[in-house]
Amino acid sequence: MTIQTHILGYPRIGAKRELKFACEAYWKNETSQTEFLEKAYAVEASNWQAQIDAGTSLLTVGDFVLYDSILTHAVRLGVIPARFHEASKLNQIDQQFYLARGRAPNCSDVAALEMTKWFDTNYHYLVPELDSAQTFNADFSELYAQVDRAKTLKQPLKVVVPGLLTFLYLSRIVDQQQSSEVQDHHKEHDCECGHEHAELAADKATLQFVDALIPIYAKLFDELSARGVEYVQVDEPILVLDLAPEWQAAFERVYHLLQRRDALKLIITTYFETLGENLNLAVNLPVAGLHIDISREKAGEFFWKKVIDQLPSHKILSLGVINGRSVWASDLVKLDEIVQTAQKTLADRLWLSTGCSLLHVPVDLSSETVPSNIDGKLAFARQKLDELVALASGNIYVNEKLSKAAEHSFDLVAQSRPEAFEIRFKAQQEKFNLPLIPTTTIGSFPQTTEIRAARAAWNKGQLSDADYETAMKKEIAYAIEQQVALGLDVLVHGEAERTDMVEYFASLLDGFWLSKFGWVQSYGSRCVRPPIIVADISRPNAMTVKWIEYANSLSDKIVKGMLTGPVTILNWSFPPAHRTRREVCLQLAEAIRLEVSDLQTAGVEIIQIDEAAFREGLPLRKADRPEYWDWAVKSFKHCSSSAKLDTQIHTHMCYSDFKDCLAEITAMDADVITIETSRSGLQLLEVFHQQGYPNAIGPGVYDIHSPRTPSSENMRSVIDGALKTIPAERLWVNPDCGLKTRNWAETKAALTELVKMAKEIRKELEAA
Ligand code: MET
Ligand SMILES: [Zn+2]
Repeated sequence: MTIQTHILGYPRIGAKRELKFACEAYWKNETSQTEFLEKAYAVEASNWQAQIDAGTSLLTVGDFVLYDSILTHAVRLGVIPARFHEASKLNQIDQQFYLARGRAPNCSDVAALEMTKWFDTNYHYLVPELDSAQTFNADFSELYAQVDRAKTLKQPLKVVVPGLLTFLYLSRIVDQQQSSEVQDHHKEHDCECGHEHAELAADKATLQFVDALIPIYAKLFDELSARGVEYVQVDEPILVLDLAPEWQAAFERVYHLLQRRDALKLIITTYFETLGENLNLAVNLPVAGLHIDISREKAGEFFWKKVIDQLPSHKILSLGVINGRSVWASDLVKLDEIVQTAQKTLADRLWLSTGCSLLHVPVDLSSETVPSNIDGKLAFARQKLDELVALASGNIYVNEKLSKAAEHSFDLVAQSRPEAFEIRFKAQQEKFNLPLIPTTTIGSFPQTTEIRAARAAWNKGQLSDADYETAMKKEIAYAIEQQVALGLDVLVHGEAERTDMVEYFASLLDGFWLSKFGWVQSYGSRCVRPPIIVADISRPNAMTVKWIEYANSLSDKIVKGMLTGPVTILNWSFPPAHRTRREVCLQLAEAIRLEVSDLQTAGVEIIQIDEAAFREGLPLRKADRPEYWDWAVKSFKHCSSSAKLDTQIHTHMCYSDFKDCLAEITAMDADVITIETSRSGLQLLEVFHQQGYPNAIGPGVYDIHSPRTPSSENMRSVIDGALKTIPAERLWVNPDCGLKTRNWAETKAALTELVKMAKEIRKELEAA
C-alpha cells in the first residue's frame, strides 16, 4: 500500500531565479503585468510538474505567491494600511508590491511594511499592520483562479492557507500616526543585516479581530469546497511556540467555530519545532488532520510517538519526515523505521511530508557540479520530492555514501582574554591616543560597478589574480584617501574584495562548499546563496591580512582589521548533517582566532569581528535559549582570545533590540560594540540605562539604508542621548552599518556631517 504524500510548499523563486528576474523587470516597467504573470505562472506550473513527476499524491496549491505568503493573505483580506490609500487604484498584484516596496505605478511613495524573520529561518515575511478599527474586505478571487489553474492538471488538490491565528499573531496593531512614522528601512535596499527589528509580533490585542475573521475563513473554506477541493492545509506554525493561555483558548474557539460538516478536510500544519506543551491542544482541535515536523526533534525525544498516542482515532497524521531545511540527503533506512512504526497504529491515516515548506532550501541539485567528497550526500527541493515518494512506496535504498559520513566530533577548550576590560581599555587608550568620541565606520565602502565588474572578470578568468589584486588595492587606496580627507579617526580598508561578509570567508576556509545555483529566497525578489558546511573547518591560509596590511601602510592612522564572527558565519550557512551547531561554531571560532592572531602579528591594532547574525540562531522556545547563548558567547570570546592586552576588539551588530539579551552581549566582552541605533534610539538608551553596559559603545548615528544625507541634529541627538548613560571615554561615533550599498557621493556627504558633528561635541566636552 502506498502512503499518501504531499509537501507543505515548494520554492517559488524558480530553479534559475525566474521569478526574481520577472519581478525586477516588472518593477522597472520593462514588462507588462500580463507578460510578468505569464513568467510567474510558468514557475508555478513547473513546481506542480515537479510534484507530478515525482509522484506525490496531492498537488500543493496556493504556496506559490509573488512576494510573500503573509503579505498576499493580508492583501486578500483587505488589510491595507491607511497610508496606502492609493492602493485602491491597483489590482491585488500591484497592491502586494506597493505594500512590500512602498512604491507602485501612479501612486505616491510611502513607507513600506516592515519585515521580520519568519520564525527561526533566514526568510523574512512582511508584517501586516492592523488598524485598531480594522475592517476586512476579503477577496480571494486570485486564490480561486490559482485553484482553477491547478484543476486543469487533474490531480487531487490541497490548498494552502495561512491559519487565522498565525496570521493575527504575526500582525501588529499600529495606530494611524505610528504607521506614518514606520521607517522605510527595507525599501529597495540590498543589505545583509539581520532583520530582527522585531521578533514575531504576538500582540495580544490582535485577538480582538478573531470574530471578524471567522466568517471570512468559513466562506473561504465553503468556496474551496464548492470548487471540489478536498483538503486545506491550514498553516498554524505558532502552535510550536510558548503560547500564552489566551492564544491557546483562541485555538479551541476558532477551530470549533470553523468545523466542517461537508467533505472538505482541514489539516492543521505545524513546523520548525515540536508541539511541546501545545500537544494536547493541537491533537484535539476539531479538524480532519494534523501535521508535525519531526526533523527538529532532539535525539531520543520521539515526540512523534506521543502525538500518535494522543491523536483521536479518526484523524490523519501528516508526518513531516523529510527535513525541509536541510540540504542533506535523508537517511531513508532510518526514516523507514519511523514510518513502519507509525503505520502500525495509523494505517491509512498516516501521510508523509516534508517537515516544513521547501522554500528554505535551494531548488534543484541537478545543475550543480558537486565535489566528490559530498557527491550523493545532498538533496535540494526537487530531490526531496523523490525521497518522500521513495519512502512512501517502500522503495527505499541504502545510501552508502551517507553511512560513510566521516565527520568526527570536535571540541576545544574555549579560551577567553585573561585581563578585565578596564585594564585592557586603559592600555589601549594609552597606546592609541585617540580623541574623545572617536569617529569610525562599520567596514564596507561602496561596492561600485567597477569593483563588481573586476570581480566578475576575475571569476570568469578574464582578469589574472595579479590584475585583480591590483584592481582591489586601487579601491582600498581610494577608500583610505577618502577617509583621511574626511578626517575620520579610525579607518577601514573598505571590503572591496568581499562580495558578501560570509561568502568571502567560506570561500577561503576549508570545509565549505559554495554551490552555483543554490539560491534561497530571503525576501521578495532577494535571494541568498548560503555556503554549505560539508566537513571539518580549518583555515589553510590567512584570509584578510594582505588587504589590511596594505591599507595600514597607506596612512598614519589606525586601520581596523575586519572579520566576520563564527556565530554569523554559522547562522548564514547551511550546517553539516551530523554535527551540532555548537561544535561547528567552535571550529569556526578557532579559525577566526588564528586570523586575529595573524592580523595582530602584521601590526593591526584594532580588529572588528562582526556578529551581525548573533541573535538569529536563537531557538524558538525559551527553554532552549540558554544553551545557545552559552556556545555563541563562548565562540565569540574564543576567537578574540588571541588578542593581546592592547589590541582592541570591536564587534558590530546591525540591530539594537537587546532587551532580552544584554547580559549575553555584555558577556561577549568586546572592547567596543557598534550597533544600530538611529531608528530605535530611545529604546536602546532605555535598555542600556536600566541594565548598564560596562564596555565601550558606538551607537549608529544614522541609518545607512537611506540615500538622504542625515541631518546633524538627528545624529547629535543620538550622541547627546548616549552621553546621558555612557561616559564620553567609552563612546564612539559611527554609522549604523556598512556602506556597501551606498554610492560615494552619498557616503562622503553623510560622513562629512558625522565628523563635523563629532568634532563639535568633542569641543564642548573638552571645554566642560
Ligand atoms: N563589516 C560589515 C560591513 O560593513 C558589516 C555588515 S553587517 C550586515 O558591511
Ligand atoms: Zn551591520
